[in-house]
Order: sequence, then C-alpha cells, then structure tokens
Amino acid sequence: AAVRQGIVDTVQKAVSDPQVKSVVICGQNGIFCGGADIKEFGKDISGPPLVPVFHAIESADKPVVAAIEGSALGGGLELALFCHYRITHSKARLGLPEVTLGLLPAAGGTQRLPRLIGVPAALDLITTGRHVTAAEALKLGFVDQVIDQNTVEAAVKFALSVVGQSLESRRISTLPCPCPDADALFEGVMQKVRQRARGAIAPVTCVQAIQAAVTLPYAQGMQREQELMATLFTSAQARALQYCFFSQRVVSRWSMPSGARWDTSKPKPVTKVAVIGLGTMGRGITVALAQAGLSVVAVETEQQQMIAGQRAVSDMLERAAQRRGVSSAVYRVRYSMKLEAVADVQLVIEAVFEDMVLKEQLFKQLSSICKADTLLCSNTSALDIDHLASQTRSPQLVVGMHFFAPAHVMKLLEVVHGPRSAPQAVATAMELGKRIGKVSVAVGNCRGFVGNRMLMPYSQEALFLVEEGASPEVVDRALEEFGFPMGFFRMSDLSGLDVGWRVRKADGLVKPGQMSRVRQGRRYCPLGDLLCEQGRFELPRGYRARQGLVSRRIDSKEVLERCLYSLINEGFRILEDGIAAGPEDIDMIYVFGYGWPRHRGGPMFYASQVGLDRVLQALEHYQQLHPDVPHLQPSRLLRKLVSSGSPPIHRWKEVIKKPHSAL
Ligand SMILES: CCCCCCCCCCCCCC(=O)CC(=O)SCCNC(=O)CCNC(=O)[C@H](O)C(C)(C)COP(=O)(O)OP(=O)(O)OC[C@H]1O[C@@H](n2cnc3c(N)ncnc32)[C@H](O)[C@@H]1OP(=O)(O)O
Ligand SMILES: NC(=O)C1=CN([C@@H]2O[C@H](COP(=O)(O)OP(=O)(O)OC[C@H]3O[C@@H](n4cnc5c(N)ncnc54)[C@H](O)[C@@H]3O)[C@@H](O)[C@H]2O)C=CC1
Repeated sequence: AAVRQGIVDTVQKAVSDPQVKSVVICGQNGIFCGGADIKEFGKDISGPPLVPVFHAIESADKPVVAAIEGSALGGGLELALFCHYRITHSKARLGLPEVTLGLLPAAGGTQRLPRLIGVPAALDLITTGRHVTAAEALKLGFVDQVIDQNTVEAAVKFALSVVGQSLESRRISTLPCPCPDADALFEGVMQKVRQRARGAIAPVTCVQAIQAAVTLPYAQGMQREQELMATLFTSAQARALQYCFFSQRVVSRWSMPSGARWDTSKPKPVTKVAVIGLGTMGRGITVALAQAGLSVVAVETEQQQMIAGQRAVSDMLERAAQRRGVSSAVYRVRYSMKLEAVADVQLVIEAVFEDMVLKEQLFKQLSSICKADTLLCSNTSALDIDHLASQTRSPQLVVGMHFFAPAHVMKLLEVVHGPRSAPQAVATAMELGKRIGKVSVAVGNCRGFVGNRMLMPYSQEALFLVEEGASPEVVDRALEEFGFPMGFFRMSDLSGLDVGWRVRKADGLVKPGQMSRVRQGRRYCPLGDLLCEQGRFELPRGYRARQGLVSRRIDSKEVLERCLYSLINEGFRILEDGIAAGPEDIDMIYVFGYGWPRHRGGPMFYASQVGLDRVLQALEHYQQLHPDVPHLQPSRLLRKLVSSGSPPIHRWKEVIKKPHSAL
C-alpha cells in the first residue's frame, strides 16, 4: 500500500511540474518491482487505484523511462509497460506470473502486451506466467535496450536525450492489436490451455482477456480485464495457489523435533558426490548433480547396467548442454565398478535395489571406505533410515535423500532425518537439494516417510473400489477430473505393477494363488498381486464372481472421498507423529512429487477448504461401512481440530502442540 501511494503521489508531481522535462522510474536496491504484495490479496486492498495513475504516465507529454534492474514482474512489469521506454539490465528477469497465483495481469497487462509484441507471444507469456531474461524480452520487443552498466544512470541519460521527441508511437494504448485468423487461433489455444490447465481456471480466463484485446477497443478491453479479474480475485483456486507460493518458501525454513532449525544449522560445503547404482534413479540423480556443477562419481556393479546407465547419463547431459549452448565437457562425471572410487567424496547417495540386506551391507562398506566426515544418504523409498545409520560408524551423518522419478526432472526431494541424524547433515542435504533446483522438504523417519506413507491408504481405497464394482477407468477418471495428471491405475501401470508387488512381498502380504481378503488382520485386496502372478489385465469381473462380491454403481464423489480423505487422514496422523513439521510440508510434497493439482493447494489445504468437519463426517460414514479398514478410522488430530472449531490451516500448529487430554 505504501508503494502504491508513493507511485501515485510522485507521478502526479512529476507529470504536472513544468520544471521536470523527463522522468525515470526505478526501484530500490537493484530491484525494479516484484509486483503486488501477495500478502495483501487476502485482505482489503485499500488505497488509491493505480490504473488511472498509470494512464497519466502514458499520456504525459514528457518522456517517462523505466529503468529495470533485478525483477519486473506482475504489476511491476505492467507499470513499466505504461512508460514510454524500457531500459533493462542484462541480468533482469521479466514476466507476468499472475496466472501462477490464480489471477490475471489486471493493470492492463492483457490488453497492452499483445499490442506491443503480438497476440501469440503475449498468449504464451501470460498463460504460462514464465519469467524471461532481458535478452528474450528485447527479442520479443517489450524492452528497448539491454545494458550491462548502471541502469538508472543510463536511463537518466537516455530520458534527457529524448526530451522534445514525439511520444505518439510510444503509447501502447493507441496501438492496434492485429490478429489474422483470430477465431481459429483462439480456438486452438483455448483447447491447448484447457488441456494443460487440468481444471485451473486462471489460464483459461487469461485467454479470454487477451481475446478481448483483439475484439474490443482499448477502453472496453480494459473494462473486460477488470470484470474477468473480479471472477478470479476471490476464487478458492487463487487462495490455493497463493498458499502454495508461500508454502514453497515456508518448507525451506525446516526444523527438527529436537529443536534444530535451518537458521542455526550450518551446511557443510559439498563439491564432490558419489551415486551408487546406475539404475532408473541413479541415472537421474547423477544428471541432476552434474548439471548443478558438482563433480560426480557413479558406481555400478553390473556390467550391462553400467553400459546402459553411462549411455543414458551421457545422452541426457548432451541434451542439457545443447539447451544451455555449452559443451557437455563442462559436466564432470566419472564412472567406476569399484566402490573404492568413492573414497574422497564428501557425500554419497545410495540408489541400489530396494533391499534392506543389500543396503545394510553397502552402508557398512561405505562406512569403512569413506572419510569419517562423509555424509551417507539413501534414496530408499520407504526403508528405515535409522537402521541403515546403525550399520555405520557415524550414524549422525546418515540421512535419506528421497528423489522422485525421473530424478533430474521432478522438483521434490524428501530429506529424511532419523532420530540420530545431526542437524548439520540435514542442513547439508537440504542445501544440496536447493543447489540442484529441488523443493526440499525435511521429514521424519517412518515407513514410506510422508509421501509414500500417505499413498498407501489412497492406493488401497482405489483397489477396494474396484472390488466393490468400480472399473479402474471410473476411479482414474474421477481422480483425473480432480486434476491429477494420472489416476492411480494409469500411474501404477506406467511405473510397473511389479514395483508395488515387490514391496508387498517384502512385507509378507503376498500369498501366491490365494484369494483371502484379510491379511495381517485387516482388509486386503489381492487383485494387484493376481494381475502380476497371472500376467492378466481383464481380471476384476471374474475375481468379484469368485469372491461372491456383488458389484454396485460407484460415483466419482465416493471415489474422491475414499481415495483422498483416507490419504488426508494419514496426513493428519503424520502431523500428529511429528513426521512432518506442518501442513505446508505435506502439501508441497504432494504438489511437487505426486501431481496433486497446485490450484487445489495440496491435500491438507484442500481438507481445510472442504471443511474439516465434512472430511471427518465422511470418514466416519465410510468407517461404519468398512469397519475392517483401519485407515478410514478418523485420526485423533482431525477430531481434535474439529472439536477446536476447525481453525484455519495456519493455526493448526497451535492445536498440534497442545498436550493430549489425560482423559
Ligand atoms: C507498482 C506495482 C504494484 C502493483 C500493485 C497492484 C495492487 C493491486 C492489485 C490489483 C491486481 C493487479 C494485478 C497485479 O498486478 C498482480 C501482481 O502483481 S501479482 C504479483 C506478481 N509477482 C509475482 O508473482 C512475483 C513473486 N515473487 C517471485 O517470483 C520471487 O520472489 C522473486 C523473483 C521476486 C524473488 O525471488 P528470490 O530472490 O528467490 O526470493 P524469494 O522468492 O525467496 O522471495 C523473498 C521474500 O519475498 C517474498 N515475496 C516475493 N515476492 C513477493 C510478492 N510479490 N508479494 C509478497 N511477498 C513476496 C517471498 O515470499 C519471500 O519472503 P518469505 O518470507 O521467505 O516468504
Ligand atoms: N524407481 C522409482 O521410481 C524410485 C525408486 N526409489 C528407490 O531408489 C532405489 C533404486 O531404485 P531404482 O533406480 O528404481 O532401481 P533399479 O533396479 O533401476 O537400479 C538399481 C541399480 O543398482 C545396482 N546395484 C545393485 N547393487 C549394487 C551395488 N552393491 N553397488 C552398485 N550398484 C548396485 C543395480 O545393478 C541396478 O543398476 C531403491 O531404493 C528404490 O526404492 C526411490 C524413488 C523412486
């Protein structure tokens, strides 16, 4: 609000003062403007309206120049687009990221950018919200000069040099907005955007606003932009996306149950890393590390895997080098079939088969080969990090670094601390995650950690629904309409049905050829095991007949409630157990690692939006119908939150911390 008031006061003074011949607008401390203060959005946005003042800038009869350093994003770039000229430092980043916050650029962005750079380029920038470099902005034509020197000084010099020149062609509102074949273009774009949006409304609304720039005169287009913004501004999706913006930053401020925190734990410097196992995960991890400039030693014991792994890593790095316009020689990866090659690294990431005996053995060996202060990390999906730590001479230096496939693409990293992990080990793994571009979330040690632990009830419910009559397609359709890129069954098919089968076998749940629907004292669905055993795919109907199960019609509401609420319920248990520090951690794990639609904010945020009492009631209802399914039993924390009046999500921690009643 203070910045907005400042702009209004100063612009009016500068424009009306006859002594002032030209004007330069710049930011402070090397940053032009990051746009509106997102924290203000949930509140009453008081103060003077900006757009009339922005128009006063454009219609001024003296040149106004934007000196852009650092960032010009959102409202910041829109302000610059009202200036007559834009001079930009080469390191600046520019963009209209409002769509990522569930909004559209409502200070003229949707009407002015297409007039300046053409409709197709504006559609791309506004519907993706991507930030561009100064060089790309110059190429696209929305900045006038890119310089390496002091931007403000250069802008002042330039502003003085153009005093008295005509400004007519510099006023974007007066430019036409040509768009040949507009109908076909917008139809095609709308189809693509809808597909990509997976139910998000902002990208689609952005297209409608840009369409108004083509079909309406400027003033009416501006009005249409305001009307469309009004539909987004208070939407649940905008709240969810803005929650994600802040949560992504909250999770970097990690803490451990011991009280250790991000700001009191110093990471160790890491330049040389080893990856053990060049299978699916090891390959991606190696690429992610090498791309961030680390020196990597990759160890693999199987000759064939070594050949295939080496080829895959080289191909991926070659493509990355081409994209960056550098030689692939910049990436430093050394391959070895001997574990001794890791002797001088500062950190090891183990990615061998998910087999505790093999991993135990490996950690013992690593502990004797590596230096005493080397961090030993495991990429295990679910195994006990504390047990692995106990195999080494320095258990405090063992943590989990749980990547997601494909590891060089997926943004999530779970950093798993066992009860003995040193804060410095966690800090080092978190810092390394940040360096390789991951959203790193520190979590406690338990079976499946956060993400995979919550996935268990979700996947079981998906199978139970098929037992009861839903087809796999019905389950997947409901989940995909909710916004997941893939439903449970398509996802399992893609990652390989045998992956889960191996885990269930290791847990002693698989009994070949047996149909019993109770295992280890609870309801169990052996359908997935039968598929793997028999290599068959049209199984459910015959299976139901043999089990004497009467098929019933299941709608998408039930699919969503049973799959999602049971996953959310496990999330509450995770919070109660102290495995995740807060709901933001769980939500970011699901948004960045499991395809949870960002515009729904993550599972815990979604629960808060649905209403905790509704989630509780639904779980109680399904629990009554399925008393043999323990994961439908509402968690204590969910009950406690509801009986505390369902506080907003940012106040859940107060309830979690409250000691349990002695009763
Ligand atoms: C002069 C123009 C002002 C316009 C006023 C209009 C007001 C009226 C609204 C009407 C609607 C008009 C439509 C409109 O214009 C909407 C917008 O402008 S929406 C905002 C668009 N901007 C963004 O999305 C930028 C978001 N920020 C970033 O991308 C990055 O933070 C950035 C590249 C700027 C810097 O990255 P980095 O150096 O990595 O730092 P961090 O990301 O860690 O951020 C540091 C710190 O700052 C907080 N922060 C950053 N940007 C904002 C922001 N726009 N609002 C509030 N807070 C912001 C960030 O959260 C970090 O703080 P934490 O405490 O760690 O969370
Ligand atoms: N595949 C996935 O989607 C994910 C897997 N994980 C975990 O990552 C780990 C690896 O999984 P994948 O890459 O899928 O397995 P994979 O089977 O593709 O690769 C494992 C590799 O390790 C090698 N290996 C076995 N013993 C070795 C030893 N002693 N020294 C060096 N190399 C050895 C094997 O030859 C093989 O190439 C597992 O713990 C798994 O649970 C974690 C996240 C996702």
